[in-house]
Amino acid sequence: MSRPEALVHSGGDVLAAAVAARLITAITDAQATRGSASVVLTGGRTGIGVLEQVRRSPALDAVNWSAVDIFWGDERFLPDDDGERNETQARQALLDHVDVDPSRVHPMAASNGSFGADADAAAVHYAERLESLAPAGSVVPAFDVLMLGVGEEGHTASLFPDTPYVREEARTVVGVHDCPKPPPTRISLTLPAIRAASQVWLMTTGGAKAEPVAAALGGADPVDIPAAGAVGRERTLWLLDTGAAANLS
Ligand SMILES: O=C1O[C@H](COP(=O)(O)O)[C@@H](O)[C@H](O)[C@H]1O
Repeated sequence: MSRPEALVHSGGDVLAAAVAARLITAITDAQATRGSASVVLTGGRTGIGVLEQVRRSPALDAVNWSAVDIFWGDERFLPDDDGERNETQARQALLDHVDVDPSRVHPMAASNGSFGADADAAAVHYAERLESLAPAGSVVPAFDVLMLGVGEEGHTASLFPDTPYVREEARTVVGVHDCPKPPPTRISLTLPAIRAASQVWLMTTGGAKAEPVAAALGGADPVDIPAAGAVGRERTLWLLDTGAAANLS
């Protein structure tokens, strides 16, 4: 596991543009090496802002978008046309504007899909899908980059403090219930699935995130600050603006 590194940018717009450039480079590097790349998207203001910056980047076409596998770290369990779904927002920000291969875009189920209101069944299905795309000996794909946001109480993906979901050690995907942040029902990768990624990037902005950021980077217990448990195999980057970094020494 890698040691977390913090990179601080002057503001949210600069951060989003810098992460977008980093993402394009990571994808093109993976494609140069293996012919394809595997990326896990996040929702939230910063995560969607990064995708908008990717769309606006002059280097957008450096990526072969048809050779990118796209997954989500979590999803708000809502109907498929709901604008609050992380998938909907990612499609509007980027995916609808590039030449992705639909068979390589892997959204988590909606609450009006094949599993109806059963988020647990939808989570099992997503875990099976991940396993079917995993290399031998693994239960999740070889994610090149897994992006995450951070909540004011330290949640990441949809793993909230002091819940059974952040303590999960066996399953790779869980249905999450009674979330303190709406909507109450979600689907999320678990910490073991997140830790299988080569690079984990935690991205957040604003003074309201300063406390959980400092706690996570100070070595908090992931049960209290779930973002503290999000670590990549090769690299863990905390990509922050000055507000979110305000409590770092
Ligand atoms: O609800 C969610 O929020 C977090 C953080 O969002 P932000 O707007 O505070 O950046 C996000 O990481 C997660 O994917 C999303 O479902």
